[in-house]
Amino acid sequence: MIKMASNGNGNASVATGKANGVSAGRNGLPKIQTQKKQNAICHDDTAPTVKAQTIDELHSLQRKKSAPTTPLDGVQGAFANLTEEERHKQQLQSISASLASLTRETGPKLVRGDPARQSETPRVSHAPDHHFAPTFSASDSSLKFTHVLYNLSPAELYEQAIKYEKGSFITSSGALATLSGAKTGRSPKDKRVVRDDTTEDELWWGKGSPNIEMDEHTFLVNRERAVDYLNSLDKVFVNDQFLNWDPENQIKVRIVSARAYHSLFMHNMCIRPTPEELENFGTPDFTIYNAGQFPCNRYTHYMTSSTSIDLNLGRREMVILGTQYAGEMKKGLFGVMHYLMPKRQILSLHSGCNMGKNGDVALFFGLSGTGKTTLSTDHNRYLIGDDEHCWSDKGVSNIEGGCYAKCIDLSREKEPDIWNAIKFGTVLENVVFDEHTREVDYLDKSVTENTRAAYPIEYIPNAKIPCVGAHPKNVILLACDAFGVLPPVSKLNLAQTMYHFISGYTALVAGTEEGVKEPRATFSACFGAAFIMLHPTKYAAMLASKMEKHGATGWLVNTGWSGGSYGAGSRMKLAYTRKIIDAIHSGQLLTANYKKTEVFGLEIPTEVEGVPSEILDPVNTWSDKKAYKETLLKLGGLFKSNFQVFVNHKIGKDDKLTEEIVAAGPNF
Ligand SMILES: Nc1ncnc2c1ncn2[C@@H]1O[C@H](COP(=O)(O)OP(=O)(O)OP(=O)(O)O)[C@@H](O)[C@H]1O
Ligand SMILES: O=C([O-])CC(=O)C(=O)O
Ligand SMILES: [Ca+2]
Ligand SMILES: [Mn+2]
Repeated sequence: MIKMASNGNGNASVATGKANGVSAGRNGLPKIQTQKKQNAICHDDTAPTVKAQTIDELHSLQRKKSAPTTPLDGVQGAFANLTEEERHKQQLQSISASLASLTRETGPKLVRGDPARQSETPRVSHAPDHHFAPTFSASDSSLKFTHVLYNLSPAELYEQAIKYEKGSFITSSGALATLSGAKTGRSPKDKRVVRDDTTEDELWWGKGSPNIEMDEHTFLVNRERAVDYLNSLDKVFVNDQFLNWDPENQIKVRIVSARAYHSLFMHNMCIRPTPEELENFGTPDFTIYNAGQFPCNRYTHYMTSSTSIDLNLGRREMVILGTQYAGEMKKGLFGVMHYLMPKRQILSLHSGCNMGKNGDVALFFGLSGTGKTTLSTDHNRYLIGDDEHCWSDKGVSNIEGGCYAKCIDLSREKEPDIWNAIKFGTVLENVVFDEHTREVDYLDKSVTENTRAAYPIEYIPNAKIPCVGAHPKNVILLACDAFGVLPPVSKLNLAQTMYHFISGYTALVAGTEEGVKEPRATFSACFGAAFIMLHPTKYAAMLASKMEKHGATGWLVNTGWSGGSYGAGSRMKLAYTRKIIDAIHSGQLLTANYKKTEVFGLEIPTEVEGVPSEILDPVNTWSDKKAYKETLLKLGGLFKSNFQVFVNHKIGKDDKLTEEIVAAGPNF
């Protein structure tokens, strides 16, 4: 059916349709109007003809301009009294400045809108006034136009993706299936951070640090490469959005990218501005240039592959070359927050977060795949966020506007809220689907094991909007222990919480294709060493003082193996883990009876409602007790040797706490 076109006085004039003869009566129910019979013989059901002379005109009726949310003459501030055209011009000038070459005199010529829709010569937005008009030194690249697709809607981005990007399809539930190309996960070895006079002293460098240095000049070489690539295209996507739901500590970000997939991903993952906020956006605090389709030049200093993810905190810019995996943008910005927030005494956290009906808040820390998204998405609680948070003096706030769930083996029964969030607007990465029905097969790992869904947080029915909450009551550390020796749940004292937070343990099972059956222990400080910018003890000290001040309790939950290591035992039933988490939230576990385990010295409850008591102490679930003890000692040894690098670091101002933390590890 043809969309109703506005007739200019607020009423819709019906072009065609079945609403003829029916209008709302006084009581709100449709009132049937009896047709005045002009001649009693025949009933006339002719609809008025469309107000178009040509097919093109008819098509243009279909697309009506979005109505502004605020009357334009009522807009306050810097953008008051601007015509729509003037506002567009200002936006373009800001984007033109973002995309300016640093080695030539002008930015690119930018026009708004899709090149495919513009037949007439585009109207140029000239480069910012302080730039000179192109002179004879201009190269061909400065004579061409680049179209800017600015904050498109999901529907518009779907059309762009399906039309122009290989591997983009609508699935049966309405989500957009995309392919991220050769990279289906992040590339931490290719991340570089500019080391200058400031970051030299401020950041964590050297052994164990994720921050591999590069110099300013090399950054500019890569930046120019990315900007030139983007300017060489017919069109680029620009997203202007926010990070952090705490209004006082919100950051404005701009993402320039070449793919509709990237633009829709960030639309979902960052906080979406209202049309009004977008009008007043101004200059971004941080800009990403995502030229992921284009490689870096391996002859460039510091480059060891054709992929480079470069962060320049001084310039407030990030450049992506040689990877199209969208998670690089999400986690790149997380790194920026890990730098900016601690400067304001705000702790940034790689954690999920939810809130009970009574306002009790829980944090879920854990490395990739340990259950942050799965367990924070809880039908009985309000979701504040699934992956990135801030803890300030006011409480917690989500950094993001969306969730990024693992999809492998996803089922409607076990994870209904995530299942239902995979609908129109959601980006599905690297999944396999039926060619005809477009039903997704979530068991299929043909493209990658790391299949993902990115959706706006409001797709979860009990999302807490705005995504903020009180000071956490429970801090839950998740470990997927494929060795099968950590208990399903243990209560931690503050020193133990810090010990396990700094250790950041999980054990993943190596890919079957390598033929390796042994679990591999991973230690990642603060459960996110890949994203932190300062020394781990800085974040740990902040966590300790906040937990102490607000009386939060720490818990260690093993979402991994039970009944033996990977191969002999099996993964902890999600239903049991959920019962354990319920008992933590309700306060029931605070008053349970506890006993202490050997080696790790963990306090384990003897009973949890809904969980078989014998599994609470892992030794009961192993048939080979000798193997259990050996595996336990092996894991204890791995913890000890990992912690060696931290024993000489002071945590906070208190020597006592530092000593307690070192003593809180395994003892044998
Ligand atoms: N007992 C369990 N507890 C939690 N998750 C489980 C359990 N058993 C199986 N799983 C599965 O493990 C996966 C946990 O992934 P999830 O997306 O929650 O990870 P994450 O911690 O959010 O990681 P990332 O930071 O990479 O997003 C899900 O696929 C979930 O179905
Ligand atoms: O960043 C990603 O690609 C996925 C993720 O959440 C993590 O690894 O913690
Ligand atoms: Ca997640
Ligand atoms: Mn994560």
